[in-house]
Amino acid sequence: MASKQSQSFGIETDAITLQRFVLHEQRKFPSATGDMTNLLVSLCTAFKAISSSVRKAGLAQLYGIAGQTNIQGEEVKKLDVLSNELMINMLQSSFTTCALVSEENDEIIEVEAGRQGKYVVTFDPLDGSSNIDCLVSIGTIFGIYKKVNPDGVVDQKDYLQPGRKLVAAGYCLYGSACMVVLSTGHGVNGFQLDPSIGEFILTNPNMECPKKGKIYSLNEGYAKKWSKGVSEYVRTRKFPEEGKSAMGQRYVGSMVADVHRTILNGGIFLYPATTDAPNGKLRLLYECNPMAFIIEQAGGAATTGKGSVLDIEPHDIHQRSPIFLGSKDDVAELLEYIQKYDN
Ligand SMILES: O=P(O)(O)OC[C@H]1O[C@](O)(COP(=O)(O)O)[C@@H](O)[C@@H]1O
Ligand SMILES: [Mg+2]
Ligand SMILES: [Mg+2]
Repeated sequence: MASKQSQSFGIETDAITLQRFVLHEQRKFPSATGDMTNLLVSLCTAFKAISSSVRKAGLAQLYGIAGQTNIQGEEVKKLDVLSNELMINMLQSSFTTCALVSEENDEIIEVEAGRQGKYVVTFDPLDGSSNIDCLVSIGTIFGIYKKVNPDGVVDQKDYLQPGRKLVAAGYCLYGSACMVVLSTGHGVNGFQLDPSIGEFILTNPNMECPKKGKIYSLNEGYAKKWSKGVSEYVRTRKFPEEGKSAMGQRYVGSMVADVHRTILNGGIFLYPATTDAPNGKLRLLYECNPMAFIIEQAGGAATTGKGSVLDIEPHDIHQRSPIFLGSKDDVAELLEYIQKYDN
């Protein structure tokens, strides 16, 4: 007897692996070549390898750190360097990508001619770097675009596309368990890694961000540098008017973990502009856009405070943007404060 979750996908097994899930999605598009399935499966291989390294992160200090040698006389790479290399190698050898944009590389990485495919992938190989050494949750973020002119050489039009053009996006959270959250533009699904069999299993089908939440999430250490609108919004979360409840505050400091909680529990995540960083900190191509895509697909909202994150026309692969995302009603309320005080 198939489980309720598998019946809803028309697949007659109890445990749906991510690979089976995307193959099933692919069948809805008879013209599909299978490249997207291959690409996602390659990404998952990288996530499993990164997850396995993350689980041993503390041990790396015993065996040696980047730039130093371990007891075998081999160089040990730092986790963020290793994650970047794993992502690049897996994506290049999938034969499905033509250009890669990584947080860790100043320039785009063009895939060599014989291995090129039609997709452009942007990624943050290890998000939440300040949390690596203290073993707090970290993640990998990715966005996938189609090359604009499939037969032409790779150029800016291909890797400077607005988030609206994403064909898929998601993240892998290396938390108390490891989970991939993915959207190909038809809702959001979560797959937890079963480490004993090395497969991502569909555990969170059709993820939906609650319309309103009880948690706001941002680094309050920068409060002196916020706009009046953001300051007033946060102040009124803590000291609401008579009859309203205060919101709770949570901030991991890893965007993947903070956004994941926001999708599951609702509420709002904020990384605003500050007086010394007028575009905030987070990067548009491989942090803001993939997360904005996921949150919109989950029924939530994502804004820069002035407009939709996904509508920004990028001009630089590493440009930054302020971002506010989460439950629709919470984001709408924040925008009222921004409109009242900051315009
Ligand atoms: O320490 P801050 O300023 O609150 O910044 C935290 C933010 O910075 C980030 O760690 C930036 O990502 P990287 O670790 O990939 O540079 C986000 O994950 C997180 O939301
Ligand atoms: Mg990051
Ligand atoms: Mg990073």
